[in-house]
Amino acid sequence: MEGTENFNQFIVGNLPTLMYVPDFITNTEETELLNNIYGAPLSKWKSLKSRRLQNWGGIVHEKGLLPQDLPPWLTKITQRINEKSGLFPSAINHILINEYLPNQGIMPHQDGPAYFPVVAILSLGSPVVMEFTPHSKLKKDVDEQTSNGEAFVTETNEWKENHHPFSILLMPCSLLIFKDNAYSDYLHGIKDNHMHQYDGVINETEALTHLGMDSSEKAVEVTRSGDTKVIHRTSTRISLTCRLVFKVHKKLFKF
Ligand SMILES: O=C(O)CCC(=O)C(=O)O
Ligand SMILES: [Fe+2]
Repeated sequence: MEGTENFNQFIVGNLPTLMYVPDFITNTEETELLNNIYGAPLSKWKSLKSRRLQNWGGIVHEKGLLPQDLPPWLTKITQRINEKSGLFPSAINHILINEYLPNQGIMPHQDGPAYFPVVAILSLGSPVVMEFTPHSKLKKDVDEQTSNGEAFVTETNEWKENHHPFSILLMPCSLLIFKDNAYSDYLHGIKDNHMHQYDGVINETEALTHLGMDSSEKAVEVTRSGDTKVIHRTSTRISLTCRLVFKVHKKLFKF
């Protein structure tokens, strides 16, 4: 991969715009990252109801970022994302590290308004399927009338225009980038099930043909049960959500 001009080769699906880069990092780099993440002080972890996370780069407020320097083991990755993608107008300055046990996920959501609307997610450990769902504002409305002539509008289960839910398989060491309509018109989430079905994911070929050096190890969790293609989430997944907060406050504190 040279420069940014070839980055469009990683576009998957028809919606503007999702990019899936298999083997964005090597297995050695994956191990190094995991060592650094698990080597961080326990106090760095914040426990939520259904997952743990580490926040790097500072505190994101509605009004911007109270910045903290990123450590070199993270800037090594964020600089590569900046350089290879060319999609961020300045250096990535915020990273959220999420840890998911095999029965954990993240509710469908849209990322907050403090971020520049391009997100890069690096996946480590167990593969998962990420689901994208159009916003409810994209549901078709139908005009109805009651018997006494009162008019009202109800939402249907059909989507406007060409919108529809879809999913994407995230293998370890891959990078997912999404922006444009995929960012603004869709929610993204991960189901909290041990098994994830990957029938019909938009990147099946890209995800499964680039399994890298230890493909047998990675493939072991991705199998077919009869006609259904499923991932058995047998191990922990770690993801690095890399973003840019434009508005940065003057440095008020340093750790
Ligand atoms: O873990 C992931 O892949 C997604 C995380 C995410 O959506 C977020 O941190 O906003
Ligand atoms: Fe998100």
